Amino acid sequence: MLRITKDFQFSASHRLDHLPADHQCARLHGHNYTVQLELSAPREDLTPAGFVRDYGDLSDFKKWLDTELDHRHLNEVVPDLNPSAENLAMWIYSVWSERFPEITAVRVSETPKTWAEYRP
Ligand SMILES: Nc1nc2c(c(=O)[nH]1)N=C([C@H](O)[C@H](O)COP(=O)(O)OP(=O)(O)OP(=O)(O)O)CN2
Ligand SMILES: [Zn+2]
Repeated sequence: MLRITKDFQFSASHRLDHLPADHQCARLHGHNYTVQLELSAPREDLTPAGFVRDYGDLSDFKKWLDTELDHRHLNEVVPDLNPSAENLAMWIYSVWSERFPEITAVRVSETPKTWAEYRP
């Protein structure tokens, strides 16, 4: 099995529900997010060039992040979702797994020290 990853950045604000009122993340704040897509394929499914998928094919994902999420308020973008890193990873997988069936994990980082991973 071969695995590739590519990182993408966006900046956005959010506020998390279901936390104690004095929790810092219950307040409006923002992050410089990193989203990492992981795509996998068995060696027999590699393209003739030896790719799981051309990294360049993911440019539509970058365009989507830029237009839908970058410099937006995540609670408004996905109103039914409490925008934790875990929930964002699951949501991004649900939006993109049909277009890129090779996606095996979505990781979301809010800070240089934190990562959440969804691996169905
Ligand atoms: N499991 C999760 N825990 C937290 C999430 C999350 O999405 N999943 N989100 C937050 C906040 O939105 C934000 O990310 C703050 O995180 P935290 O690391 O606690 O904040 P700091 O950067 O200020 O942490 P320091 O340890 O002070 O550097 C909270 N938890
Ligand atoms: Zn936060």
